Amino acid sequence: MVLNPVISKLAGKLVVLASASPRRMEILRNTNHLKTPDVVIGADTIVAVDGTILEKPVDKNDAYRMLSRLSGKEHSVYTGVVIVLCHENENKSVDYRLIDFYEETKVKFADLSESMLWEYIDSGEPMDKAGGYGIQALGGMLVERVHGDFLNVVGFPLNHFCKQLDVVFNTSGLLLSQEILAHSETNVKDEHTWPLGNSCSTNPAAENTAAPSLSSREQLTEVIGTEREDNGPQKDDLQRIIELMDGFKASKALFTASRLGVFDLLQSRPELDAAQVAQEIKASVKGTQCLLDACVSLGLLRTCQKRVYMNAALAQGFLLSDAPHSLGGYIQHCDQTVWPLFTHLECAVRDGTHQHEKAFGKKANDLFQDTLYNNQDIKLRFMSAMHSIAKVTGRAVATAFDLSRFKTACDLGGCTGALAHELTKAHPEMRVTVFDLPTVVEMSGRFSPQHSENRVSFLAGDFFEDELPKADLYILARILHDWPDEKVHVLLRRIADSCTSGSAVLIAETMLDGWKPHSALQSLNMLVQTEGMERRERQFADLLCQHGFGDVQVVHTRNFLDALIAFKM
Ligand SMILES: O=c1[nH]cc([C@@H]2O[C@H](COP(=O)(O)OP(=O)(O)OP(=O)(O)O)[C@@H](O)[C@H]2O)c(=O)[nH]1
Repeated sequence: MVLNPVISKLAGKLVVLASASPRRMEILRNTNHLKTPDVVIGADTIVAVDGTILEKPVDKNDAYRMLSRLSGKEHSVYTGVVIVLCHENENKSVDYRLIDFYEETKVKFADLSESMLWEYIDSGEPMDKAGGYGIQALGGMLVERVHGDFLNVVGFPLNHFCKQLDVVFNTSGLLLSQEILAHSETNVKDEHTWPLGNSCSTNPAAENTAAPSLSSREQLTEVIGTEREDNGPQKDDLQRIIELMDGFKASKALFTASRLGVFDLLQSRPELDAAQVAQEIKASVKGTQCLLDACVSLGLLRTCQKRVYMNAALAQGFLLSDAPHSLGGYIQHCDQTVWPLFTHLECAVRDGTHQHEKAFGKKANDLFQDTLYNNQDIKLRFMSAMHSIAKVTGRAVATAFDLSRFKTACDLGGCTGALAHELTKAHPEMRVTVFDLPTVVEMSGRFSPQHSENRVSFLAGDFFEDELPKADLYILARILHDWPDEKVHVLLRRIADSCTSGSAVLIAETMLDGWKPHSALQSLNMLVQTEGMERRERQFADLLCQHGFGDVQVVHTRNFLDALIAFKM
């Protein structure tokens, strides 16, 4: 996400920092001269280690208990932030809108000797700090490395805060009158590495330790949630539930407007009224009016007093068929393939299997050959969906790690070559072979863009059967989630056999760590569609480790896909 100027939007407003923390005051002090009353900001910082929350120590012994627990280990620092936008309505009562988000930063402590611990505690610094240390001062001595936003550890994630303000103030003026997604996805990277000497683990307990965010996130919610008496449903809770219940209606309105060509039409001919749009898309005026108004309420279109309609920024960015980051192909796939499959979610949950036969009346023994690639139109639609996802995520994946040492890469299942193209753009020395099924390769030429300096080539083959092209780097973007562990092992074994020491595997998937709704819903998506699943970082690390890959590093690009690299030892 590109960050636009946002802090100036707070000018002339009274911003109340609902926090006693002098550090937060300091971080936000420079942001503006604030006058009129309407924004309240609250924040709370906690440290999570081994599934336990550490807040501020109550005395020196408590500080000792905390710091000795952190010694030699990596822990997470979470700051939860709530922004309340207040607005006096015409009845003189106050409407308010609540935006909440949190940021996680990982901090690794050195091994601390007893005398070091007590010297630090005696300095008095730990007492008013979450986890018992102040990274910005003497506590910095204790820290070996930090992955993520430093200011988040100090008590306020200023960058994420600005990104949220950007969504509120810059994305669309209309959004001010609507709810904003609480944990909006942004394009910053959260990086971290698995502990050195990353060992294989088949112990389910290891998975829990690898995902401390389960308990800490729940407890963080407790910490930042407001305690209240049971006075019946609260307005925000009710609103949230209704939003969730309405989710499918919103999706279908978006799919339908996209399918009927509403966004392309209003781009070439802005300011049409409902009757004019209805005529162009060959639909009823009544239905078109409802659809256009729904799109306005969702922030996809804008309107004005004359009741004519225009594309909002979101539509221009993602919904035009020729936008550089068009999600049009993916939207059509969601509408025509994913939607029918999801109507059988209950069966999928009961049986633990995909639902192709129920949704489309056809047996699907081989997921790709029997469902997606056995009909030319469906194949093109699927390729177009993969193409649009790869275009939107490609740059974030291609630049997640320093790949300068790799001169040759092979994108296994690389479909239209969109990610390969981003890789060659980001790495001028790199040549990329896209390896995919013959039926895909024969159609890949239809997809623009044409590849830079011919450093992308296509090779037809089946990665479960045929010899893999030699490469320094193997890329698996949205591939492993299609398959159960047994098949993943087959593929990783084949890749490992083609690798030499120092070669690497780069995996781009939505990882389940962190309780992001998109990832968890994507996991349901894999359930209804495939025999595969979404996985956690630790699961990938374990799978790779069994094939001789180690030194696993993960970057959360927060752009649909997370990226993981592992090196052949
Ligand atoms: O490295 C650092 N880690 C944490 C801090 C400071 O610790 C406190 C965290 O406590 P909390 O979120 O409860 O905030 P309070 O100070 O109690 O203010 P509230 O009134 O908002 O509860 C916070 O001050 C961090 O800045 C640090 O300084 N360095």
